[in-house]
Amino acid sequence: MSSNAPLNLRIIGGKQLSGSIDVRTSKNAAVACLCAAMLNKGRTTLRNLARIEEVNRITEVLDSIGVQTRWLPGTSDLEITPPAKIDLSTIDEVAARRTRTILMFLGPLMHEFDSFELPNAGGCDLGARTVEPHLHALRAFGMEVVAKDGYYNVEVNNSIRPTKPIVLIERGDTVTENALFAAARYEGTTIIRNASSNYMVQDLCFFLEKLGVTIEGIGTTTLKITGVAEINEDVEYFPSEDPIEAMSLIAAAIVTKSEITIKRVPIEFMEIELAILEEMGFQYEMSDEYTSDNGFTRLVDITTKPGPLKAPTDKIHPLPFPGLNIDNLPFFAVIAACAEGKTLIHDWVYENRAIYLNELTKIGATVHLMDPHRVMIEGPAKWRAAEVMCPPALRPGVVILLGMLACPGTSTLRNIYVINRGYEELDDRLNALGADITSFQD
Ligand SMILES: CC(=O)N[C@H]1[C@@H](OP(=O)(O)OP(=O)(O)OC[C@H]2O[C@@H](n3ccc(=O)[nH]c3=O)[C@H](O)[C@@H]2O)O[C@H](CO)[C@@H](O)[C@@H]1O
Ligand SMILES: C=C(OP(=O)(O)O)C(=O)O
Repeated sequence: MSSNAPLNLRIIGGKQLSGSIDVRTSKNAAVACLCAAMLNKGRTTLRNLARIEEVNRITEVLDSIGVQTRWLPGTSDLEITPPAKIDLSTIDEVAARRTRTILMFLGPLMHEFDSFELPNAGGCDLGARTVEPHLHALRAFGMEVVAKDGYYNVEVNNSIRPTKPIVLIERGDTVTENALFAAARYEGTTIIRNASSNYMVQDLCFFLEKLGVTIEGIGTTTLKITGVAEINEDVEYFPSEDPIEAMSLIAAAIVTKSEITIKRVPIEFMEIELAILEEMGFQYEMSDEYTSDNGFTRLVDITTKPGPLKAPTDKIHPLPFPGLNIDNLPFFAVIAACAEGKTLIHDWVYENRAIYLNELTKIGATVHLMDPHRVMIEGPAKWRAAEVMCPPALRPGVVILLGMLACPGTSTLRNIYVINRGYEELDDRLNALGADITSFQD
């Protein structure tokens, strides 16, 4: 067995789940806060960070450029200490090219260098994901980027500062974060319009406030930021729970017809998903609200109640927050496969992601790919075990895994690196609820 061989999962399906499971903190807030830690000359401690491959890639990149990262023994707390001077000449290119997060190094690094180069972004294969909105936003801070031969060549003219509100050309999450990084170390005030108010952006704002940055409008689409030229603080921050993991666990309960309690669900970011599920007949109990360790995000515990589902009347489609989260959309495919009737799922956002949902046909779902953005799913599925190659995209990969939990017999999901990119010990944690998943290498 070679440690470089792809990791696979063997799933013995058809088992009901029971018990309770905590939602862990989000991948997307983790990577935003990791990048933000580069703005701080002091020591940042990110508490209860998701221990996932995406975080590992970023810590590899950070370590390679002289930013020290250290897991505090016996915890999931990560300490990050930047050096006096970052050294990009030693950057771990292999790690950098495996993630899209490298794009979010642009904002922090523009405060350190007048010119630099970064390897191009990688990550899930979801079709073209433009970087132009990032470049448009950062141009207001004097950044010019030329993409050439696999690198972004970056020039920064510090005399250029935003003279009017920055209007983002897309309400993207990471572009909003890059604009926040740029504004955080600019002593003047920056206004960002058409900002994303999604969960990871809110987490980043709360963290930047801890660093001394003033931000008005958190949770809205207009952010007013007053930065500080130098940040040198020893701070700790607790990123909040992952609404996408919460949705994944609800889908796990639905496909296995199980009653489980999902604790620490960030309810503000799940309300529309739950409203649609209710329309489909999903029943659940919800606890009183309590507060995440970040001091802001509202959490609840949800207990799922198994019962019949029917297809919703209207198509299901995502929108920027407060719409249905684009990363939660794929889970509706496996849920729709459990419901009576036809459900239309429309992923207008990603060029490729809906296509991967077609893989559900291999385990017995009826999925019609109508065009690259729309799938029609006809339920209820007659689940059957199969061997499937994991799609090269995180959420569709998990969707197939969850479908396999419903398939009587033994299924195999091959090459699941993408799942580990965004989920921590998902197999073990589902096993603790009664699933039967074994990981193996060939
Ligand atoms: C690390 C992180 O936080 N990643 C999230 C972030 O990625 P990220 O911010 O990188 O998302 P992208 O910039 O790739 O946007 C996703 C796609 O949507 C398109 N688009 C986006 C916004 C918009 O208003 N109009 C539009 O057309 C983009 O062109 C792109 O094709 O946001 C995505 C969309 O919520 C999520 O799937 C990712 O999990
Ligand atoms: C698409 C996703 O993330 P990323 O931006 O890291 O590819 C995701 O989380 O599903």
